[in-house]
This record gives sequence, structure tokens and C-alpha cells, in this order.
Amino acid sequence: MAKVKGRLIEVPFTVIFHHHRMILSRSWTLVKHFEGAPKPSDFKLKEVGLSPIKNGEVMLEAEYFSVDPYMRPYSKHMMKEGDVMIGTQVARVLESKNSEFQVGSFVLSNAGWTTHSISNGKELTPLLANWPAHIPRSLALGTIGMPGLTSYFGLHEICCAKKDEIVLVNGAAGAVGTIVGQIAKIIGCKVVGSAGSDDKVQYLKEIGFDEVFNYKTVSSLEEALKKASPEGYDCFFENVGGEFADVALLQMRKYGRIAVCGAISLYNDTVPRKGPYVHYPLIFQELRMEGFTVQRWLNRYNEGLEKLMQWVVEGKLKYDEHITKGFDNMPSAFIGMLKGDNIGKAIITAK
Ligand SMILES: NC(=O)C1=CN([C@@H]2O[C@H](COP(=O)(O)OP(=O)(O)OC[C@H]3O[C@@H](n4cnc5c(N)ncnc54)[C@H](OP(=O)(O)O)[C@@H]3O)[C@@H](O)[C@H]2O)C=CC1
Ligand SMILES: CCCCCCCCC/C=C/C=O
Repeated sequence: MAKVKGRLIEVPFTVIFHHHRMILSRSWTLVKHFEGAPKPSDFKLKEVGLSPIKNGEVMLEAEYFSVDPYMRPYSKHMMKEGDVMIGTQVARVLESKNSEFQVGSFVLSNAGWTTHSISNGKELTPLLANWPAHIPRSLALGTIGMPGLTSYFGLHEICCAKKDEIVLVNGAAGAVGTIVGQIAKIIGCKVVGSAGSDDKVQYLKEIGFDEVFNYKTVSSLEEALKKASPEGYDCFFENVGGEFADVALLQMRKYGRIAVCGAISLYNDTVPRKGPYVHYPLIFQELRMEGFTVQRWLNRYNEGLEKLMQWVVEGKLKYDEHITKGFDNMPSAFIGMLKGDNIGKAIITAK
């Protein structure tokens, strides 16, 4: 006999609902809060059978999953051990009893690392209307999605980047960094990027960055930053934190702006670091340093998404994706992204 727990029915079981094909959902759950770098044993695969949808609900089947750095720090605050891993997916509407969602349409869902889910539609966002057939839907998780919006709003609203200014971005070969650099070029800035491999450096030069260096192999970060821009930097789009940020702050020009977007070099720390402190450069160069999360511009997402789509369609914004095949490989894709395996957005296909 299957045991019913709320809406879920534990497997194995043989129950078939009247006129309903039982849908099995597979989910990656967090076994234990991460300590240091996430490892495969922190994740456990679970399977449940989903009950039939009710009026107002839809049944979703994931097509693409995203793994993002925020999952590392957010998991601590937003999840309990045993929960399904948080995250966003592009999903197809398999069944619908909600007139706002047509069977066969595609939506963004926050169901997390789960292959199938039931939603009342409230947390779902339809993909941009008229999504062109030649543009991969996975971009809704990257260049034409949350990371692209982060770049767009962070660069415009926090860095206030203007033509002829000099922009520095670290984590430059990733989902956010590649778009920051290219939007800065569209604005008419000089762009300097840093990334963690020679292949990444080569890629960034190909997509139009003016100066790029491999932060892992330069003998001195200070010299590398000075060589790339002897005049210093007007804008710093900060994705990394730690030593890189300490050194870069000292290279800012008068009235420079620093958009504190992320601090990936710190996410696995178990003991808080002691810095050099930011006060001297902030005071004497009269800098503005501001943290943000992209959700600040929730009411302007459509404006950002339409602009990003336009640039992609016009070929002004190049995109690259690091695609891992298969839901079973989600933990290794996440672990790999945090270590720097990806050029562009890290995506996992459901199948
Ligand atoms: N504030 C906000 O709203 C948002 C913030 N973010 C932040 O933006 C940043 C980039 O995110 P995203 O583009 O999605 O991720 P990426 O696609 O850039 O992937 C993460 C990258 O971080 C780099 N990295 C890992 N460890 C280190 C380290 N110790 N020092 C320097 N670089 C490291 C790796 O590249 P490499 O080979 O170069 O080391 C890796 O590829 C993150 O800090 C993230 O938290 C992202 C989205 C929204
Ligand atoms: C479950 C979906 C949550 C989406 C949150 C996106 C917020 C991004 C803010 C990122 C901060 C640092 O990476």
C-alpha cells in the first residue's frame, strides 16, 4: 500500500489514479548543509509520485536547469537539510487546469532541482512572448534571464558606466561577467576582465574584451591590473571578493563606482577573513561602493529582458553555455561551476 504524505506518494508503489498516469518526480535534496566546498555526498536523489493536478494547477516537466553561485550561500539561509535544492528551471507545461498556462507552453519555475512539479501558477513566469525559434530557451536561465539582468542593471544602475570610461569585471568568463563586458562595450567603454584559465582569456578577447588576464597565473594582481589599465578604473563590477577586491580597490580612479555583485571566492569559507579594509580608497578616491541583488529591479525585468533579447538577436551580445547533459549530473555540474569549469552560463539538460 502506498503511503500518502500530503500531495506526495512515496515509491515504490503500484497505485494508479483513475484516468491519471502517475508522474514520477526525481529531486536532488540537500543531505547536510555544506561545509567548505560542496561535495557529491551532500546531495541525495529522491523519487516521489505526484498526485493528479487540481483546478488552478499545472503539471510541469523540466527541460533545462540552472546552477548558480547563489545556491551556495543561499542554501544556508533558505533551506533545511533534506529540502529539494533551490533553483530555477525552464519547464514545459505537461497538463493544465489553469487557463493562464497552455499545455505545451514554456515557463520559468522556481521548483528547484526537480524533474516534475505541480504549481498553482503563482511562482511561474512565462518565457518572453514571441521567443524566437532560433534562440535556445536555456538562455532564459542565463543571458536573457537572471544573470543577464544582473549584468544589465548592475552596470547601468550601480556602476553608472558611461562611454569612454574604463570598466573592470572579475569572474569575467562566467554567466554574469561575459554579459557585463559586452554591455560595457555596447555603451562604449574600455573593458578589462580577469578569469581563471588561458582558454577563458582567449574567449573573452574573441568576444571583444580589450584586456584580459588569467588571475591564477599572473605573478602580481596589482601589476596585471596596472598593465591592463595604467590610468586605473572608473567602474568595477565585483563578482569575486577577497584578495582581488582588495587590490582592485586601490586602482580605482577618483569618483569610481564599485558594484558589489558577488563574492564567489568567499562562499566556501568556514572562517570569516580579515581584510585590508576599504576605508582608505573609499575616502581618498571618493568612491561609491554599493551591493545589490538583481531582484531590486523586479518591476523592470521586462525592460531588461527585451533589451537583452534584442542585442542577442542583433548579434551584439554573444552567448556561450557550458552544458551538462542529464539531471543525474546536477551535483557535479554545480560543484564544477563553483570550481570554474564553465565558460558562459552553466546549464543542465533534463535528459
Ligand atoms: N547580486 C546578484 O543579484 C547576483 C550575483 N551573482 C554573483 O555574480 C557572480 C558570478 O555569477 P555567475 O556569473 O552566475 O557565475 P559564473 O558563471 O561566473 O561561475 C562562477 C565562476 O566563478 C569563478 N570562481 C570560482 N571560484 C573563484 C575564486 N576563488 N576566485 C575567482 N573566481 C572564482 C569561476 O571562474 P574562474 O575560472 O574565472 O575562476 C567560475 O566559473 C557570483 O559571485 C554570483 O554570486 C550572480 C547573479 C545575481
Ligand atoms: C529559487 C530562486 C531564487 C532566485 C534568486 C536569485 C537571486 C540572485 C541573487 C544572487 C546573489 C548572489 O549570487
